[in-house]
Amino acid sequence: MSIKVVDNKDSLITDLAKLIETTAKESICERGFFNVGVSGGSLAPFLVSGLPKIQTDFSKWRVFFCDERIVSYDNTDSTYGLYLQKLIVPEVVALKQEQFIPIKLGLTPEETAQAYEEELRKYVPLNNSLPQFDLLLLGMGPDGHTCSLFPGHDLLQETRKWVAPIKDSPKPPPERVTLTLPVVNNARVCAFAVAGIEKSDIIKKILLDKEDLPATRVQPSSGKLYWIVEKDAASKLNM
Ligand SMILES: O=C1O[C@H](COP(=O)(O)O)[C@@H](O)[C@H](O)[C@H]1O
Repeated sequence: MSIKVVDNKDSLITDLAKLIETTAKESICERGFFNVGVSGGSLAPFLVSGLPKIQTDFSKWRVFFCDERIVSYDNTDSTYGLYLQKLIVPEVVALKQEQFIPIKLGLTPEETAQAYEEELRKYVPLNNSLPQFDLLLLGMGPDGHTCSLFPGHDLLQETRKWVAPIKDSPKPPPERVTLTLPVVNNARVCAFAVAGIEKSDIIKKILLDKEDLPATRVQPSSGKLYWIVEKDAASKLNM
């Protein structure tokens, strides 16, 4: 695991962008495509600012969602809706809408998860019978959740599903789908980007005390794990 503490949000964005650029380059050179999973929440503005800075062949990218809230795309809670508005705009980045794989709407949470799993089956190569993403870009909430995997929730025990529904998310909105831990931990690279003093306690619990929280359980089995942490968020790490 690599932990890098950076001075401010701008440096975090620069470092994250560099990591994405390198990982995309390797994936495209080795396999001809780049399958990346993005998160919502505070990570989204980092990507909106960082992706336009990177040198890559965007036509080789396919963009998935590490988790998504089951709401219409024009709802302010929709992560896809947010990227649609702020990132998938020709003046911002050369990524086209059809390169994004959003959840299907109008289904039950179970059907939504099932349908997303079918999309993974179509596009993401398997390794050890599980889809293997080239890169998962992860956020972490102040309670230690990542994707829509919340502390103490039954979904942390899921071993069969690739994408799971959740109907009782403690953070609204309640209905969501999420990649499960076996899929997250099968990725070639997982990267967290975390900023803000309000995350300093939980960063300590995860990176120093190694408390058993969802974000602590992100331990790619054969891949790499990066944490890029802004200095206020890292202030209780004594680094
Ligand atoms: O609800 C969610 O929360 C996490 C963390 O969000 P943050 O705003 O505290 O960074 C996010 O990674 C996830 O995609 C989102 O659905």
